[in-house]
Amino acid sequence: MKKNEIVELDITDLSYEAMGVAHYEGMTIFVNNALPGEKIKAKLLKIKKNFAFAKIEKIIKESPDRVNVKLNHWVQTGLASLAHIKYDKQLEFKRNQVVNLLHKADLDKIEVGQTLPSPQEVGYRNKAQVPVRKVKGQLDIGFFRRHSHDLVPLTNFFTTDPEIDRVLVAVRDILRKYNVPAYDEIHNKGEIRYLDVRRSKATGEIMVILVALHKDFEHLQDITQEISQIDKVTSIVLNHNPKKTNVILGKKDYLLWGEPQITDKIGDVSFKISPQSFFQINSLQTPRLYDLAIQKADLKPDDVVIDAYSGIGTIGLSVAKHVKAVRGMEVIKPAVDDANANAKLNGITNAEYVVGKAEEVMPRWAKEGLKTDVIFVDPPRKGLTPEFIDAAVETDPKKIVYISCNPATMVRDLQLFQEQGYDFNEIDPVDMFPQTPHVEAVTVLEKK
Ligand SMILES: C[S@@+](CC[C@H](N)C(=O)[O-])C[C@H]1O[C@@H](n2cnc3c(N)ncnc32)[C@H](O)[C@@H]1O
Repeated sequence: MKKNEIVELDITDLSYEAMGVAHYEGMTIFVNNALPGEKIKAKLLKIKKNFAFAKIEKIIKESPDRVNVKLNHWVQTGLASLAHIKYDKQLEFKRNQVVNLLHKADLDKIEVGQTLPSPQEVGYRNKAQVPVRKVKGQLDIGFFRRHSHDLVPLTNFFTTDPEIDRVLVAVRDILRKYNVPAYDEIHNKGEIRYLDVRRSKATGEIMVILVALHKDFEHLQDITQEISQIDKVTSIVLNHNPKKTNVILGKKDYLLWGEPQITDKIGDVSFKISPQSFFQINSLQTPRLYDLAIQKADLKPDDVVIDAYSGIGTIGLSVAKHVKAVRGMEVIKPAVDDANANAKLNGITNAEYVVGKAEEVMPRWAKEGLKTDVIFVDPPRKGLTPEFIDAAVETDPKKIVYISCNPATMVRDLQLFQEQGYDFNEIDPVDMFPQTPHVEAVTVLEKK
């Protein structure tokens, strides 16, 4: 087998990154954009010891699950790597991820529900963080090609709310008009690094965040004035990120114009959202995810509930009126401030949020003798820590509802809970991110 050789392959499987998998001369071959059941001619690109990467030259036999989307090739490989698969098969792919993880962990007896489909299959994202770079001599917006920092210019982001795309393009044009330099990451020079735009589906309010190398730059006032004229923009913020770093946002935000937050709603609860606060990105699917989690919690009026990794308190505040007390923790201070303000905004007096790492706050509460009934956890991709799990168990909850955006770390953590006398019998995948391989899942652990 040599690089650039053309080989004929039968695709038998999909990798967890949604690449077609084939076996050839004892090697596993990963092929972008190929589907199980397809016979293809492929060019070998990179050959390692036991596996290789290849790209499709010709599809000899096409899968009936293939959708021929008219997408920029890079969008498909970067932003929407499942876009070539029929939606119901995407749902099946996500369910299989969970089934396979359970199988590897010897947990085959656990049931896996059908993936809950998203009400919107495209245009569902309520937020876009778009890199800004100089391309062909002018400032442009787009996205980074996979595994690189080469900007592919783009104006239709496919999975993003088209209203956000409209604002991104309008802001790009204003920046061009005033000759604002795009960020140059090699020399840590230039100005605009990212555009971050958020839109509330409930109120239509739009926040524009200019992520800039400096706090101030030439024509900033005029630029702000022009952005404020874009239809539905209600908030303009400058995020100052002076460092040579891949981290998108800097620590400091400066309000340039309008409101410091936008307001969104989940069910009948309103939420004010600050620039740095996490908010679930699929607005129509979020209430369905929470409903599922709340239904699994089977809450009682006397319950003491923990909302761990709380963001702006969306889960805890959605249940506060039906329980005795809610306590939550979150590491981002502005998000905690939002959570406490959101409690007030909704007339909720039995919920309190504190700033801190969940793995430090939970042991403190356990040491203080706190007893709990239901703990909701919704951690980032890396999952929980053993310290958090030990402390959570010490507070003696009847139920732990686990919401996860990474089933691999979820299954790892569920096994740790099992060792401590908790058990679960079902996991339900929920599609929060159509067209991408990301899988969200919910389960409930109960004390044996
Ligand atoms: C997946 S989000 C969930 C937020 C919220 N529950 C929701 O549904 O909107 C995870 C949250 O955990 C926070 N976080 C990350 N690491 C943390 C830690 N060690 N302790 C507490 N919170 C953390 C993030 O800032 C983020 O807000």
